Amino acid sequence: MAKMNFGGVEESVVTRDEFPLAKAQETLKDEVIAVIGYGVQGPGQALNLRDNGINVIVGQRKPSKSYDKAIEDGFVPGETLFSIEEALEKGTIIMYLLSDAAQIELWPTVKEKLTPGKALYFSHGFGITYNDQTNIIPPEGVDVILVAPKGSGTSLRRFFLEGRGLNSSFAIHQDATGKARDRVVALGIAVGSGYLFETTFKREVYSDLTGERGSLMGAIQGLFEAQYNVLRKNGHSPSEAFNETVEELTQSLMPLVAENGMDWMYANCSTTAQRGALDWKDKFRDAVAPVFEDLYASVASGKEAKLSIDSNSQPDYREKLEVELAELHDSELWQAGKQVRKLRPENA
Ligand SMILES: NC(=O)C1=CN([C@@H]2O[C@H](COP(=O)(O)OP(=O)(O)OC[C@H]3O[C@@H](n4cnc5c(N)ncnc54)[C@H](O)[C@@H]3O)[C@@H](O)[C@H]2O)C=CC1
Ligand SMILES: CC(=O)[C@](C)(O)C(=O)O
Ligand SMILES: [Mg+2]
Ligand SMILES: [Mg+2]
Repeated sequence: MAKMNFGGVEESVVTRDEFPLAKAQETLKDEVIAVIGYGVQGPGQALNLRDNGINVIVGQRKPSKSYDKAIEDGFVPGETLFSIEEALEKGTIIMYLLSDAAQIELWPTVKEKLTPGKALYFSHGFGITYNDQTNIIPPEGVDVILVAPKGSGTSLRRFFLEGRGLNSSFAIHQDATGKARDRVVALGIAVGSGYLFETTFKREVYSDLTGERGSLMGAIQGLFEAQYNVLRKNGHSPSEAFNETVEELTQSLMPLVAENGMDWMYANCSTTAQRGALDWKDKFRDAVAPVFEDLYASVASGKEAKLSIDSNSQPDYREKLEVELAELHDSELWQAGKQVRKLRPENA
């Protein structure tokens, strides 16, 4: 593994140069990779594996939308698409890509098929880390490994098709065969990762749950709403409030941050903006820091896991989620956004 310096801290990473696709193909040539679940990560990882020449089959319950999608994507019933039980039987590496809640429900079925020498693969540290709540305790004879793409399965696939690669973390929980490391790194490269950084199941789930509740998804919506509401209350129009809260960020400024960092984005804005941003950034940091402390504590105590398991294991959880997503969708802020997006010349 290559040692690299991240802002003064040395870490080991695996790059495609060091572990090229040909090496991944060689490592996995005798394996049957069974992707269990065809939701968001399932298709992204299964299609990238298939396009990378890896022997991959899909196990998905039917009838379901996901089963139909697997057929649309070219998986063939009885050849490369099976019931979950059949795929579990055939696979030597079981990629457990059901939703985290469904993983709990299906676990007894999966466990039964985990004969010695197989590998159990996750894309999240959830099931293993919170095993006091999930009861996911793998048998001793199997490798237990993780590759967690740091982004949506949709982006994993899109990036792959564009010749780019999403970063993933990887971890080994149990190395029963002595091959766990080669297996996990080969899988990480073969699912289309740009590069891989090492972690543990626990650190993966703690950071992931914090990130998605925090700056990636939860906090960002809260921040948008707070600013949008203040602008609206003070007489600004929806289009002005939306442009100044979201559109400029996603269209103009975040791409600059992605390209070259925050200081570079700042440097490409007016000195007026830079002065103000530098003056206000610490106030915002200090205002939200206690919320992030609460959040991390809630993740580390297992409370977030419990909330997620409790709600996602209700039979009507999808319907309820859809109602909440519809509320977001129908809010003035995101309706203003819909109108603004239509006005982008490339969408006209
Ligand atoms: N959504 C994403 O892009 C990311 C997900 N992950 C992780 O990847 C794993 C898979 O997540 P997603 O792809 O989001 O899952 P998902 O919510 O899209 O569901 C995956 C599959 O589970 C099946 N399923 C749900 N309930 C079931 C049940 N009771 N019995 C049988 N099958 C059932 C669905 O049919 C679907 O095919 C999770 O561990 C998640 O945390 C990690 C990184 C990003
Ligand atoms: C896309 C991703 O990595 C998330 C936000 O952590 C998730 O979907 O769980
Ligand atoms: Mg997540
Ligand atoms: Mg994540």
